Amino acid sequence: MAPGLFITFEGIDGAGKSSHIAPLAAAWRAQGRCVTLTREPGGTPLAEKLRALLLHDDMDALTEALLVFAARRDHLRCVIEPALARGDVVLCDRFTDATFAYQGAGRGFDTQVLSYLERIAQTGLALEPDLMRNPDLTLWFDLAPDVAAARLADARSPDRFEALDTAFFHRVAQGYAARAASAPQRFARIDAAQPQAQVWQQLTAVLVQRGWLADGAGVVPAMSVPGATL
Ligand SMILES: Nc1ncnc2c1ncn2[C@@H]1O[C@H](COP(=O)(O)OP(=O)(O)OP(=O)(O)O)[C@@H](O)[C@H]1O
Ligand SMILES: Cc1cn([C@H]2C[C@H](O)[C@@H](COP(=O)(O)O)O2)c(=O)[nH]c1=O
Repeated sequence: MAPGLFITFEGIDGAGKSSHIAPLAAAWRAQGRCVTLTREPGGTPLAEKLRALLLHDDMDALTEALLVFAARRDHLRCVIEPALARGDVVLCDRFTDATFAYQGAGRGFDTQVLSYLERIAQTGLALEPDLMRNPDLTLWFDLAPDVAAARLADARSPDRFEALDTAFFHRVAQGYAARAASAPQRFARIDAAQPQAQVWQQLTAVLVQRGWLADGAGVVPAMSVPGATL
């Protein structure tokens, strides 16, 4: 059995993550791999309830942090770890880097506390009891906040995060850049300002280069992918 692969997609709101996840899942499935497609916050019935609170109810940064890690713990326990144990490719729209970027850099919440919560929420679930689960690869969609905002402007009514100002998203973008610099082996930066066909080429090239996806994978996704919501 091929070992499981845990791949996360990160970037500010509107960077283009969701548009590429479903086509990547299709590319892997076409090559015979089982894929688990999921998202954070969310991915389990309990975590989806916490997501609704996080996206719509007013709360302070500590409450936000506690809720995202509670949702993550349930998600790891019920979905991610079992899928990795089966040998699936797990494609997850956001994970802990989002917490460091949004609650840490964006809200200014203490990153040492986040690191502590990360350790207790992400440890003790895999076969090796001391393993703190981290992604094998993080595809970071890097895009200027004003371009992302323009892409989202007509797309949907904003949630509690999307309604925040550009200064917040500049801080979040800097938070992602700092996370990427601190773990260069794990992160692959995708230039999300490119047209979608080129974003797709860059994404698949990263995966082919690691030997995880065979060359010539899949079709370039249409600009809007029906059923791409997770
Ligand atoms: N490379 C691209 N060029 C232009 N528009 C794009 C590109 N990629 C995605 N879009 C469009 O930008 C909008 C946001 O894309 P998408 O929903 O994939 O972003 P996202 O990163 O998943 O956002 P969020 O995190 O807020 O859910 C969509 O309307 C999508 O069609
Ligand atoms: C995992 C995670 C997410 N967030 C924020 C980031 C986004 O604004 C929303 C999720 O919406 P999306 O359309 O699914 O991207 O939640 C956060 O603040 N902290 C986190 O850990």
